[in-house]
Amino acid sequence: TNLTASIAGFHFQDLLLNAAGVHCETTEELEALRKATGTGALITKSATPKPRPGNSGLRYQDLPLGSINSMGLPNQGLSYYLDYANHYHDQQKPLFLSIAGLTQADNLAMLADIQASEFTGLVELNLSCPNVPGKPQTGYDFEATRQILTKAFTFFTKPLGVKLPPYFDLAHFDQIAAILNAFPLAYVNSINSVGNGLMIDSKTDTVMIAPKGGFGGLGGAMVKATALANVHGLRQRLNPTIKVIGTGGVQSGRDVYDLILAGADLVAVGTSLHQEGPAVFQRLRSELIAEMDRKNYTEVDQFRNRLQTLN
Ligand SMILES: O=C(O)c1[nH]c(=O)[nH]c(=O)c1Cl
Repeated sequence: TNLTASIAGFHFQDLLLNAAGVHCETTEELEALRKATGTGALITKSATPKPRPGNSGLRYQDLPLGSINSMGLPNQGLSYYLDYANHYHDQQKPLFLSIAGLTQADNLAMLADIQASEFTGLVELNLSCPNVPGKPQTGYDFEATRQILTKAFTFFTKPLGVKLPPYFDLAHFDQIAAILNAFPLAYVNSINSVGNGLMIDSKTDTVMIAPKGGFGGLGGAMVKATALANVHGLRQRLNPTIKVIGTGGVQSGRDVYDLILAGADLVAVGTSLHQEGPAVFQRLRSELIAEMDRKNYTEVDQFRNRLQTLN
């Protein structure tokens, strides 16, 4: 069974990787992902120029149907991840470096640092962190999105993708795709968590996490329908040269299969990785292969982006 894919000339022998932010803040976590069976790549926790402790108090909680988080961008700072990248020599698994500046200036400064560095992997510009108090998600500001990409592409020549928030209106799929199609992006990664959900602990009649009065990004099973819609809506609208990483709601091999049917080239795993650890990738890969066997598929190309409508 052939589970390969490629983005911007990088070849992936497996199509699973972690969602940025999950199990990827430290070298130890990243090395565990690199060594894990079933991963074809790995991505670092979204970096800011300087280290950040992130939000205080309980900031992640598993839920019956997924997870809620308001981490607040805790990370070791860009130079830590560039240093990991400079010592990264795994030819089998390309490295993605995620950045999430709190301002446009920070994002451009980090892109300039990466451009000037020896980094030879792919870069993911996170436009969708929902958990920094007072900072709206860039991905919901179409003009700001266009502006950062315009400025970035005046100097940045390495493979660049964007991590998008979920959209909930077909007109917004049209608008964001029209913007992204104007740039030589390697890929889009969709979706980030469904922003600013709120859940209640029935034992204590309180919220589930501490930051921002309990409002946080939702992941896991409860966001699968939104992830499928965004992956498919974007796939239908984006230039074929812009690949798609599908993220959101993956608990089983069938969920991986569904994101591929919807148009995904690679599939990222967040909540299930947080809950099961890196062993989740071997389980998901074997379940995907079993699903493909049931359909007599030996290649992902036989069903990628082949979701059928009813009419
Ligand atoms: O709170 C976070 O660190 C966070 N949490 C998310 O669910 N998505 C993001 O992009 C980020 Cl940056």
